[in-house]
This record gives sequence, C-alpha cells and structure tokens, in this order.
Amino acid sequence: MACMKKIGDMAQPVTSDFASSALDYHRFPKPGKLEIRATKPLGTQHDLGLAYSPGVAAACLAIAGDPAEATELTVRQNLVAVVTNGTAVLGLGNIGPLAAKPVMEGKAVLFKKFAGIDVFDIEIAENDVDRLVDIVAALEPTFGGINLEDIKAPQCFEVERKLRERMSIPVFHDDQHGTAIIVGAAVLNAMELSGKSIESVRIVSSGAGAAALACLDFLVELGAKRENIFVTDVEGVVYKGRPSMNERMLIYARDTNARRLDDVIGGADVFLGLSAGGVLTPEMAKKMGARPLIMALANPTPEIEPEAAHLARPDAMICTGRSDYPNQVNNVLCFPYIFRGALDVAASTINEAMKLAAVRAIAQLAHEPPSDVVARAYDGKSRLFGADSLIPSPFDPRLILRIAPAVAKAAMATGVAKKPIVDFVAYEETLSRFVFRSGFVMKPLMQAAKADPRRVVYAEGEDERVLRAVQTIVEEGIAKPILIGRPDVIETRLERFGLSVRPGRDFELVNPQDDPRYRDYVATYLEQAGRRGVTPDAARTLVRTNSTVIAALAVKRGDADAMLCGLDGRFNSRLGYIRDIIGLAPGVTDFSAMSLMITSKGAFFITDTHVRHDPADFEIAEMALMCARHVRRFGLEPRIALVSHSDFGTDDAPSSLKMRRAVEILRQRAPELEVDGEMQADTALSQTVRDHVLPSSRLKGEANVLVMPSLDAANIAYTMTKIMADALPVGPILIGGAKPAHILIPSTTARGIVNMTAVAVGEAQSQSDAKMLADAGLMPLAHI
Ligand SMILES: NC(=O)C1=CN([C@@H]2O[C@H](COP(=O)(O)OP(=O)(O)OC[C@H]3O[C@@H](n4cnc5c(N)ncnc54)[C@H](OP(=O)(O)O)[C@@H]3O)[C@@H](O)[C@H]2O)C=CC1
Ligand SMILES: CC(=O)C(=O)O
Ligand SMILES: [Mg+2]
Repeated sequence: MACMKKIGDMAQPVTSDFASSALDYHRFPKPGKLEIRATKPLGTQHDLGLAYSPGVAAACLAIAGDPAEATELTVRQNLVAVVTNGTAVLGLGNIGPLAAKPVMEGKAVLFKKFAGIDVFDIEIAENDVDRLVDIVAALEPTFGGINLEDIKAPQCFEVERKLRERMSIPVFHDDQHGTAIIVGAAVLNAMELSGKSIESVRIVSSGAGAAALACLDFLVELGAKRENIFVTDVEGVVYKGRPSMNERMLIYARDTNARRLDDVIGGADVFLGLSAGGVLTPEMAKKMGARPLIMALANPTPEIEPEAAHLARPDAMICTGRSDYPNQVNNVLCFPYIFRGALDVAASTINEAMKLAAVRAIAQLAHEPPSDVVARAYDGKSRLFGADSLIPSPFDPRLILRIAPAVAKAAMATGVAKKPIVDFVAYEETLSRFVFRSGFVMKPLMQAAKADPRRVVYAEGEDERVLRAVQTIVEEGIAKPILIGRPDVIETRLERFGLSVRPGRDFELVNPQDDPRYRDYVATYLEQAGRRGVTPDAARTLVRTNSTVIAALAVKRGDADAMLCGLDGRFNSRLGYIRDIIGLAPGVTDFSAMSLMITSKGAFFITDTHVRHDPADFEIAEMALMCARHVRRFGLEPRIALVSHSDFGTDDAPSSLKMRRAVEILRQRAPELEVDGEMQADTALSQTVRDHVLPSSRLKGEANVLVMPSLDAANIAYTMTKIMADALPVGPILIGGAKPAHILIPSTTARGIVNMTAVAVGEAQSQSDAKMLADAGLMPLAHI
C-alpha cells in the first residue's frame, strides 16, 4: 500500500507560525472572510428608484399576491442560513456562539466557492432547545434552507426534528447528515477494496455525539448491523445500564463487560473517530482486523495522526477530516452540493432518498478516471481509485456536476421538489459553467505545482507583495522560492510585516552585492549578449545592479527553473533582458503574452496583450497554437476565436483579411483545434449571436480564447474588462520563451504573484512551446 503522505508542506495548525498566519488571514486586509455584494447597478437616481422606493413596492406587492414570486424577485432561493449556538464547535467543544463565528463564516465561504450559494451566518446565544427552535423557525421568510452547524448532541437531534416539523424549507444538520453521507461513501468504497461486506463488518466508534450517532444510523441504513457496532465516548463503552446515556445512544448500548475503547477495538474492521484528538493509540490500531479502515475525523486534531496509524498498520486505509492528507472525509464534500440540488428544485426538505443519492454519487465519482483537473491536483499522474483515493478530492470539479443533479432528481422522484427541473442537460451545463468561475480556475495549476514544486526566482525580492506571496507559496508548498534582494532589507521587512518565512530555511536568497557566482553570471551574460551591444563593463554593472538580469541568468544557467519580474513596471525593458539572456524557444517567431481574465461570467484568455504590436497572419496562428497549450494546463479545452471588427467577411479591411488568413493557416496546421474567425467579440462569446451570424461555425459554445488582431485591441480589451467587469486578471503569461519567464505589471497583487508562480511552476514541469509545436509538425511557422 502507498505510504500515507501529507499533501504539500502545510504546517500543522498547532504550530504558532500557522496559527499566526491564520490570524492574519482573518484579520487582513479587512476583518473576517465575507462581505455582501450588490448584484444590481445602483449608480443613478433611476436605479435608486427601482431598487428602493418607489420601485421596490412593485416587488413587495407581487410577493404579497403570490409568495412564490419571492423566488424570482429576491435572493431567498439561493440563500442559506448557517446556524449555530456554538455548543460543539469542531472538536473545540462548547466555546459559545461568538467564538464559533469564524467557523460559520468559513462554512459560508465554502458554500459560495463550491456551489455559488449565498449564506448568512447566524450565531445565536441560546441553549434552550425550544427557544432556539422558535428563533430559527421565525427566520423562514428569509431563507431557502437552514444548515445547522456545531450544535451539541443530544440537543441537536431535538432542534433539528422540531425545525423540520415546523419549516417547509430544507433543514439539515451538517455535522450529522453531511458527515454521514461522506462517511457512508468512504465506507462503501473501502469495503469494496478490502473485499468485506458492510453487513458483516465490526465497527467501533469513538464519539457518541451528533456526528458519530448520525453516521452510525446511516451506516445501518446502508446495511451495517447494529449488533456489530460498539460505541464509546469520554466515559468509555456505551453499555446496557450505563448511567448518563441519551435516547439516541441507548439503541447502541451493548450487553458487555467491556468498558474502554481499548477493550472493544480488537478485530474491528472500521474505526469511526468523531470525538477528539489522540484517542486512538498505535497499540489499539495494531489490534484491529485485517486491512482496517481508520477514520480519524476529529477536527483539527485527528484521533490518530495518519503517519502513526500507517506505521502501526501499514495495511490500513486511513482517512482524516483535514485537507493536508489524502482521503479527506469531511462534510465539505457534501453540504454545498446537496443544498445546490435541493435549492435548485425548491425542495421542501432533504430526505433519505436525497441523502442516498448523494452517497452513491460521491462513491461512484471516486471510481471514475481522474479528470484532468484532479490528475493535476496531485502528483501530475492519475490517482486512480484505491486506498489513498477512497473518495473524491474536495477540488474535484465534478462533485457539483454529479451530486447536485442526483439530489435534484431524488427530490423530484420523492415528490418534495416544488420546482422540478425540466431540462437536466441544460441544468448540468449551467453547473459546469459555475465550476470555472472565480479563483477555482487556478486550482488545477495550484495543485499540480504543490505536487512537484520547482525553483522560482523573484527579481523584486524586497517588494512587500513578493514577501507576502512567498509566505503563502512556502506554506502551501507551491514553489521553492529564490529571492533577489539585500538580506538586511528582506529580514527587516519580514519582521515588519509579521511574516514567518526566513531565508535559508524557507527560501534561498541571492544578494546581488555579494554572490559567489558573480563572475560566472557575468561570463554567461557576455556569451549571450556580448554581440548585442552589451560591453564587459556594462555586464559587470548590470549583474550587480539589475535584478531582472540576475534572475534571467539564474534561469539560463539552471540555478532556477522559472522567473518572475516586473512589479515596478517597464515591461519592454524587462522583455529586452529576457530576450537577450533566455531567448526564444527554437523556431518561435517572437514572444507574446496572454492574459487570463476571471469574470463573474466565466474565465477567458486574451492574446497578445503586451508584446506584438501588429502580428502577421502566421504570427496570429502561432500565438493561437501556443495559447491552446497553455489553456489546457488550466484543465480547459481551448475554444479559440480570432476576433476583429468584422464578422465572417462583413468587411475586407487589411486586419480582417489577416485574421481570415490566420484561420486558414490554423485549419491546415491544426485541424483538430476548435477555432474560427474572423468574428466580432460578441459573436465569439455568445453562441446565440453566432447562431444568427454563422450557425455552421466550427466554434461551439462560448470562446475561451480571444486572439486579437493587434496589441492595441488586446490591451484595451484587457484593461476594459478588468475595470468594467471587475475581472480578476492572471498574467500576463509570457509565451514563446526557451524557459519560463514572466513579466508582471505594477498592479499585480500578492495573490497575483502566487497565481503566476503556479503558472510558472506548471510550465517548468511540462514540455516547452517549441517541443509542442515540433511534435505537432508545425515548425517553423515563420516560414509559412
Ligand atoms: N470530518 C468531518 O466532516 C466532521 C468532523 N467532526 C468532528 O467530530 C468531533 C465531534 O463533533 P460533534 O459530533 O459535532 O460533537 P458532539 O459534541 O456532539 O460530540 C462529541 C462526542 O465526542 C465525545 N468525546 C469528546 N472527547 C472525547 C474523548 N477524549 N474521548 C472519547 N470521546 C470523546 C463526546 O463525549 P461526551 O459527550 O461524553 O463529552 C461526544 O460523544 C469533532 O472533533 C468534530 O470536529 C464533526 C463533524 C464533521
Ligand atoms: C467539519 C465539521 O463540520 C466539524 O468538524 O465540525
Ligand atoms: Mg461542524
């Protein structure tokens, strides 16, 4: 069995460095993790009149006349309350509703990121069951669903039951059912691997609270036998006659003299830990049956550390609730998607059929061949169904695509869907578009980078944004950073910004004033640029003073795998150094730049935003081909539009003819590529518009790569999209170089540097543009 290894180099949450990073994360740039964002324009008096008085009255009266109108006129149908009273917060215990707020904000963020669901987190200072129920039930007009969170057992059972009786929207206690669903999927798949049957396995739980009892009930529903289950908690074994047991525990009370976990763990096939850190010792793990399933799911500290479990039981399948180990059995794999499906059919409840549909969808997805995205999420290789991949990765974009429709269908089949979905193909298409919105686009590259981090050299190593980015890059294991800068300046700034990364330990430092490789670097520079006007004196000065030159030389000489520079502007002068020192990939005509724009409507790439002023037809074709390769690394299949002011021949201006010829070149050279043009940008971005203009176009759906006829067009489109559509740009991604080198722009943020680091690492991992073009038999395009 594969060794249980941590994913990346994430620090343990218990370390003070990690805790202080977590506090900074919550504190800066503004407190907390959430904000409310308006979705309608509110810039004019007219807008104000529509949004507020008098216009809003029309919406109010429509709902007063027909409550179902609230679905169309308000956010209610996409709004979930994450409700807690803070009595069982993670494994931290009864820390109260205020201290629980970061967890609830976190759940809200996960709902939004993974399923596009808006959340109000509601922390209630009330422990009395009936009063808590009254408060939550009174919120029904506001919400499309209620997600109860971290409410202690046994009160949580009653709270949920009473709310379900009183409310006609889904009420779902995440710690019970979300956990049970993902545990159910993991157990089914583990039993399949070990060749055991759920009906006969011996299950021992540590924990008899909300999560543990709900999981056990659900496992019984899936076929486990009560007589094969032993339950333990703080007081030890749950046995017949034990004082201090609640009703829900009673059904698992055993007629036994065993009193401690250690007394019942012998021969167990499944350990279900939903209690507290460190409860399962390696000695106990050694007593378990053959090929056991160890689920140490307490957060943040598992019942047994996976390394210790693996050492004690190399044959075990091991799961935790954490994201830094394989097999993350955590309700995050369930709650966003089960609510997505339930809300999309306006379900009145989440019933057993919907839960079972979710289990099957999750269990089945683990068997599917890894998608490109998931393959990149680990070591770049396929991670097939097995002991280290019992359940899907939380980053698997197919979770929403599989679970939400399955849940919606189950709701419809059981008659609880108030608004059944008619066209599931269209519904799934909507869900898949969601997957590639927002920062989610970067996930495949991030995960690939973490699996095989490479050395990235940062020319502006003293810049605050680089230092903050390096903190994240080191914590997440995205790259092995090399910073160019003065050691004393960097040390002082790290202190000042409260960053814990340190030179030597976390990153390499190149001091331009005093680097032993100085002479070698000067020699290399002269070899590369001595015949391009760089004199020995100039080379000596530049290698001491110009960090872009030093970074490029480091990459050229193999001391680094990729470089990032340019945070203080002067793109073209940086490009000059990169051109001289690193050079073009063989046969590539020139550098070009593409920029990824992440908008609320999806992600697309624009080229050439920064380099070639007026590319010729063959250059346009070359850029399109190189873009296609880079786009695939984001897990996207390129759909390329060559855009123009003219729409499939409506004008024969030189630029239209150029784009038309470029399409022809691409047709000949890369017939498999989904590319068309020349066309206007709205024709490119809308299938509906294209259906009117040229229904027979090769391009299907929305283009995700827009190749522009000139630098002006590309750069203007890029900057306008950034401002007008509030797009998040990633890039510019410099393409065509012999080795990965990127020139950032002054507005790049620390997050932007992290993103570009992942891009650069991905390139360093993969084959070059030149090899790709050569493999495709496309060289040299310049001679076409
Ligand atoms: N991975 C995941 O997706 C999820 C993980 N969890 C984790 O499961 C744990 C329990 O959560 P939840 O059920 O909501 O909380 P509850 O408070 O409802 O239940 C906690 C249970 O654990 C028992 N327990 C506490 N400490 C110990 C100990 N040292 N040894 C044995 N039993 C102990 C408690 O016993 P007693 O009541 O006697 O104190 C109780 O039975 C937490 O760590 C939580 O983070 C929860 C939900 C999802
Ligand atoms: C994951 C979760 O909900 C918990 O640990 O409580
Ligand atoms: Mg919880």
